[in-house]
Amino acid sequence: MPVASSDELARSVIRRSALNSHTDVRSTHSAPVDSRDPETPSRVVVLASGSGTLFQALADAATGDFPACIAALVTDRDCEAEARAQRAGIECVRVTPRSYSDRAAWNHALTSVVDSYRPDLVVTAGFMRILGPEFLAAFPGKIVNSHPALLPAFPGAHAVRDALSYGVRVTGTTIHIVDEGVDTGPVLAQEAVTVGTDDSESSLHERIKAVERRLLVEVVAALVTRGVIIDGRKALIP
Ligand SMILES: Nc1nc2c(c(=O)[nH]1)N[C@@H](CN(C=O)c1ccc(C(=O)N[C@@H](CCC(=O)O)C(=O)O)cc1)CN2
Ligand SMILES: NCC(=O)N[C@@H]1O[C@H](COP(=O)([O-])[O-])[C@@H](O)[C@H]1O
Repeated sequence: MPVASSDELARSVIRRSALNSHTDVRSTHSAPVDSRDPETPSRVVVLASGSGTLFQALADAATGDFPACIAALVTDRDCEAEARAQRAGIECVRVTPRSYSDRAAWNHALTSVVDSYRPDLVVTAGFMRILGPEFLAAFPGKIVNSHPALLPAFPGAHAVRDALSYGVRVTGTTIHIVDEGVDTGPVLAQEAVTVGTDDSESSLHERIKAVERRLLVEVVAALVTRGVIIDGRKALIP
């Protein structure tokens, strides 16, 4: 399955008919009443920029008894995640910043492409771009990120390297709601990973990713079936 450009997709995309009402991941104080037909899986769009092993974990889970399907992979660059999507038969669209006049135009195109898949949840899984206000407003409380550190420690694009450089003995992963800050959104789940004395950035990151792949699948399943209650900095999956 070829990787479509956002322009090609814009020409070809046919907005899907509204799905059955689904579990809505609300950023409110009341957990959603799940009126979605349990037989209709929720729709997840994954954003990625790299090797795509987290995307692969979600795609693999979705082939089994899983309450969500992966509606599409969206990338910002040529990356291994795209080949994974093609092998899995999952639609893939690349929205490249350099194809647009500025960041806002890129963010607008990204928002349109992702919205065309009518996601119940958007997962950034190694997506190395900061999502802008238009994107965040389009999917309020529905964007989830996996970060390879125990936030608020080591935010940003180089968390594993920064943790090693600092000399921490324990790091880990954080799954959080994405907000307008960078890695500042309410925390949904965390798990610690011990730093070995002989760890390199690569060896440590691989061990963190092994935890992320399991935790992300668990959290996505919980979110689409039970929703989330966001109250200030607290995010609770009931
Ligand atoms: N509005 C938000 N967008 C995103 C968040 C977030 O918390 N809020 N998380 C990121 C993922 N991420 C950490 O988990 C992250 C990714 C990238 C960067 C960063 O500084 N990117 C640079 C460019 C990097 C590059 O292109 O090589 C940039 O975008 O200018 C920081 C944190 C997903 N989006
Ligand atoms: N700050 C964002 C960030 O560093 N995200 C990290 O990119 C990796 C993607 O792995 P993958 O490409 O193998 O799925 C994951 O470790 C994820 O936490």
